[in-house]
Amino acid sequence: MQQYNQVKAKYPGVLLLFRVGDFYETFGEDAIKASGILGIVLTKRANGSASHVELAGFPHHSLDTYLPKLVRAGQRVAICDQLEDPKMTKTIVKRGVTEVVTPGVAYSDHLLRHTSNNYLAALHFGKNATGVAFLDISTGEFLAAEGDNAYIDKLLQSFKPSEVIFQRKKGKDFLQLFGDGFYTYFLDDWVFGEDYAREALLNHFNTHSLKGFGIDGLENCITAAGACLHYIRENQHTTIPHISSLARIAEEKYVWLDRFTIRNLELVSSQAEGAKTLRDVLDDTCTPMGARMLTRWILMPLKGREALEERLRIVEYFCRDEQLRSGLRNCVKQIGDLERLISKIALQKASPREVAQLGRDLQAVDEIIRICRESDYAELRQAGEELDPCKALVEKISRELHPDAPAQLNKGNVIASGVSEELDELRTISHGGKDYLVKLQRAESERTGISSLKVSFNNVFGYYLEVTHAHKDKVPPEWIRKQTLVNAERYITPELKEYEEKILGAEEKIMQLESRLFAELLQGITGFIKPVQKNAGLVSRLDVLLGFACLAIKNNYVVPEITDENLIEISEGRHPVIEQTLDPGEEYIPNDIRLNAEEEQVLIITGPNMAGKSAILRQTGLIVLMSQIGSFVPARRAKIGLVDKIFTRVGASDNLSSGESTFMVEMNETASILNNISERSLILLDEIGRGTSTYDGISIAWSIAEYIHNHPSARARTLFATHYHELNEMAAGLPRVRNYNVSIREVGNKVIFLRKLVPGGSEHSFGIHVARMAGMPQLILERANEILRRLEKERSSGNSLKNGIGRATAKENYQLSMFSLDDPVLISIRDSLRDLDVNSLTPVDALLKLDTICKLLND
Ligand SMILES: Nc1ncnc2c1ncn2[C@@H]1O[C@H](COP(=O)(O)OP(=O)(O)OP(=O)(O)O)[C@@H](O)[C@H]1O
Repeated sequence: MQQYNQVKAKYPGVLLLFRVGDFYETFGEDAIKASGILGIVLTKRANGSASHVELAGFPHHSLDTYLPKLVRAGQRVAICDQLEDPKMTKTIVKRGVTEVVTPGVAYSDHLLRHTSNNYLAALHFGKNATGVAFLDISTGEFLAAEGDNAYIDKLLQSFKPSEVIFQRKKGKDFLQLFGDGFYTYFLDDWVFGEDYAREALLNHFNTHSLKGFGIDGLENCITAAGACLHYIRENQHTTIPHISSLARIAEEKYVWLDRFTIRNLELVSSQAEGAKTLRDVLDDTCTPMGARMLTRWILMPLKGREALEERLRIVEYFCRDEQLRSGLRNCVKQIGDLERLISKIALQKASPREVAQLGRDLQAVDEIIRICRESDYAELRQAGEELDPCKALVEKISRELHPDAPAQLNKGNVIASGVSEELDELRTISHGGKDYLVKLQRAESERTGISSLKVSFNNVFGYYLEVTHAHKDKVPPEWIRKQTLVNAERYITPELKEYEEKILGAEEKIMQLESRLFAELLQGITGFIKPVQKNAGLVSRLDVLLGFACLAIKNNYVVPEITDENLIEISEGRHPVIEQTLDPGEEYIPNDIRLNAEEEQVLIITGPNMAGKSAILRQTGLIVLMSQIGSFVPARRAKIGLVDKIFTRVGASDNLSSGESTFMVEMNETASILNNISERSLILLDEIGRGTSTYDGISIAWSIAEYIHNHPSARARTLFATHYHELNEMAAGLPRVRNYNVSIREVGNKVIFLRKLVPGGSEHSFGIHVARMAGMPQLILERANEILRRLEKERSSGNSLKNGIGRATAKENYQLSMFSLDDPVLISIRDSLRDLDVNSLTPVDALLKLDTICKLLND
């Protein structure tokens, strides 16, 4: 316990798994926590003079099962191992922490999601800007940036780090700026010193300056990156050669998507649990690393035309050439998670079977190289040149690794024969022990002429030679007599003892030797980290682009035409996610959208509830975004003028958890757009203004649309969906505003949704029709219709809306309180009263009626 307490003191706030023999044990508070999280038994044991200490543990081989549960429950876990073989020491075995696992610093397959990165983020709040760095120890990616807090917020939303570290005293600032959706951890202030950070980076990368990484001079960026390195070192990850480079996130390269847009367009997570996201629909990749790259692409669409057109061209080749596509896809399929595999090797945590997989992955890469080089397409030939078959590495693995390498190191057959003479000999001894003894027996028998010589074994003195008394004289002098029996004597020889030692220790030695040789093999592979990482990147890219091609064929997407003109022209566009989730038999109705800075800059889209206004807005945003990640798009034709920012705002989204009123949230979100509009922005506003009273709402919506239209320096392409058909009047005064509506057909009392966007405004909202579809009580519907008719009449006669509502409701409120109930008894009472002619009713009839009503009520 003394030793435990010493280790524990070094890792405050960390749950310590303390290896004791075959178990990992937890004590005290840790044990109470662990037993609660893991559902393992909590016991108590005597603790010297102290009364008792709580104890909970699990077998060491279950670490992979229990560790992820602890980390997912938000624990930081230190693994304290035995650092020496207990057999080799007579005192207490040496122990030390070999690894601290936290949500943001993990590499185990059991802890990671295959399709997403697991970033640790470090933030540094500087004087003029904030620096941020993202590090995924499981893949080696290391990125940094600096900017204002809106930019940092956007990056945090895109990268979704599993853990964010920053200065101890900045907790409140962080919460205010970025919300409570992150797992956070504080470090001491001194870690965030620029000089310290620079030094750490220079040492790690072994360079003289940070210029090559594009962050020289960006002091906050450097500080944040340095803090990341410091933190993972502190967590005992000291062998990290796979973190081989640091890249600045080039803000100017990527389309700006802020947190609301990422959320509203449901790019990677959906608002309704289990609903599909764009990522789900676009993911037709074959490898986890491809899936992760796709996520990054979706969150960071490109602004550069050239890079996009290159991606689109490659997808086009793949669409055209079935043989090429399936040939490459078969190879890519064979490659597993090369990116995480090479990281594990760098961290010296890979298993023998994983190294064998690396060999196979590289052979598949070699095949990809062959296909690319033979292809007719320049871009693919280029990729073929850039890929590195790492022949020397493949040879090294096949030469040194056993062909049936196991998943665990201590199972034997890790290293191939022919690598180490000592190992081969040990294996011969272990496998062929008997053969050796037979040989030895024969040789000694011939040498000495003792024909009945026998080699045997007992537990007292191990292997011995047995000679019957008849041959006693022939025993050579160097044999040592150990035992005399009635008719025989037993001897040992130095050779036999030497062999005995070998045979008995062979298994153990094999394990030790294989561990050493395997560690050397892993070490040897570290020299190939960079080319393997490059291969992983190129294969992931091919994987995503092949996936795009397969999707394009499967879902009937077309190649978008990318242009620098400030326009968007989509014919027969569809919503990529809704069209995949419609019930069988339903078909998505395509729609055309034309937006351009010259004539049709702001489209006001009205239409009844449920008509499909939001779907049109979102599908436009998604089609633009898909084009700008290099994917084909769900449309018959699409011409996309490059966009540099996509803003999406939805009116009155609920944000109760943050304690702000919905309207306040709506206005906050909208304000941030209006302050950031650029010439190439695409703005999608969905019922902005609906979170307040009708008049306020209309006024705000109107002035926002007007502001966007009249912006002096930017003609941002804008779609504005609204229920306020009053906004249609704007088109008369503003030349680049156009009215559209999503059409419906009224048949009798019913509404049929045609889901077609057509020019022109609309007259009313049909909210009551939707209420009927939702099963609202008939009485309410009738009453609502009545009020609506009155309001519309009064409005057209020039009365104010406010007066209208006041007058319409004041008188009838009393009756409503009774008849708005949807009770069948009340309905029949009402009906019977309604038909009465009070003027001709006799007093007796009136009494009889009253009696009927009382009976109805009493039944
Ligand atoms: N073009 C379409 N083809 C087929 N189904 C569609 C289409 N557009 C929308 N839908 C379906 O109609 C539903 C309602 O669409 P949407 O949410 O866009 O309506 P809305 O006009 O924005 O309604 P509200 O004003 O009530 O928010 C969608 O969930 C979708 O399932």
